Amino acid sequence: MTEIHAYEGAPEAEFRDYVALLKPRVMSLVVFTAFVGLLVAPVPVHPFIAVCSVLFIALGGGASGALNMWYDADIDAVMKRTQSRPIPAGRVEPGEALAIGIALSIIAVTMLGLAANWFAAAFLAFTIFFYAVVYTIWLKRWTPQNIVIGGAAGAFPPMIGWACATGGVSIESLLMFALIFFWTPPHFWALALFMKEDYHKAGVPMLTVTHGRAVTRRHIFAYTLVLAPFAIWLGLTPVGGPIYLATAVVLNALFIAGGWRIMRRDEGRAVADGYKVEKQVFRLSLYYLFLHFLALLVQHWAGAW
Ligand code: HEM
Ligand SMILES: CC(C)=CCC/C(C)=C/CC/C(C)=C/COP(=O)(O)OP(=O)(O)O
Repeated sequence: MTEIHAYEGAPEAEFRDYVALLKPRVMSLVVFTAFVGLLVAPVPVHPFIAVCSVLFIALGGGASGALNMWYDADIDAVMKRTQSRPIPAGRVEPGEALAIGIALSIIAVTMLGLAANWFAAAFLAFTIFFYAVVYTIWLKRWTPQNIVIGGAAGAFPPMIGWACATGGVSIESLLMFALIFFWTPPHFWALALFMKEDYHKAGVPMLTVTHGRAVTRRHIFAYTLVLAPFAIWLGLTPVGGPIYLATAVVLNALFIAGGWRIMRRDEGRAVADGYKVEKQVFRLSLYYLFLHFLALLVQHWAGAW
């Protein structure tokens, strides 16, 4: 069957294509931050409610990924990195992705409201809207500040987790937001430095395309500097403690050093060595965020301040 369809130019969707539509790899870190936000909150949550809440946040994140892939199919078809995604590869119909995205969003928000509370559910709905509409439909194709403002969507999940437990917002949850918000630009721009041609071809106004690599390099370093105080400040709040603080100090020193190396790099050298440093810093960015939230979790179990 599959072969016949492939022969006709319309390959059949497999289960893994529907999974890919939900951007599972990126969402794993998003969901982990939500999980930590929920767990370190000062209000204990019944384990069953906690598991359900994280599951529905994950579902909402996945749904927003499907909506993003639906709208971005034209861009994804042009970029090498994204060409083999289910819609540009012709394995999933755009309308099908849109329907899945809307249906899963409604299910996720409703179920989170029933399982946790309606404030958290409304927050999840807003986050899906922010990623799918504000970032994907509006900002991404319009301004090089797209990922700075749009990055807020990726920074909300720990606040949603915290809201599931407490029904509200606090300085700790705002600082978790700030940690991801100011981390997103260096995370993404490090990647954009070695993927610039893709965005150029697709006509996406990423900073590397509109302002060039030198400006992007300076922006990366500046954001690592802005980020560090928020990471440390979080360690001084009631969810912090020596384990988290020690982790934050080491990781921020490494990240600032990475940003500095990126800023000081000569473009010719970078091309010659295949953007080695930029790739290292992108990888470091993933460890940076994961380890900050892991440290919060360990600190919680070890006893916070
Ligand atoms: C507007 C904000 C963001 C932009 C533009 C962005 C962009 C990207 C891009 C283009 C990749 C390349 C690899 C891929 O396609 O999988 C990537 C990878 C990744 N991002 Fe982000 N990102 C953003 C925010 C976030 C957030 C908030 C998280 C998690 C909290 C995150 C976690 C990850 C992870 C885990 C990967 C590696 C995925 C893999 O293993 O392939 N990103 N990001
Ligand atoms: C709970 C919930 C609703 C979470 C949403 C979290 C969120 C907004 C994560 C950002 C993830 C992400 C891959 C952005 C990539 O930008 P892109 O879409 O431009 O990247 P691409 O080029 O890989 O498609």
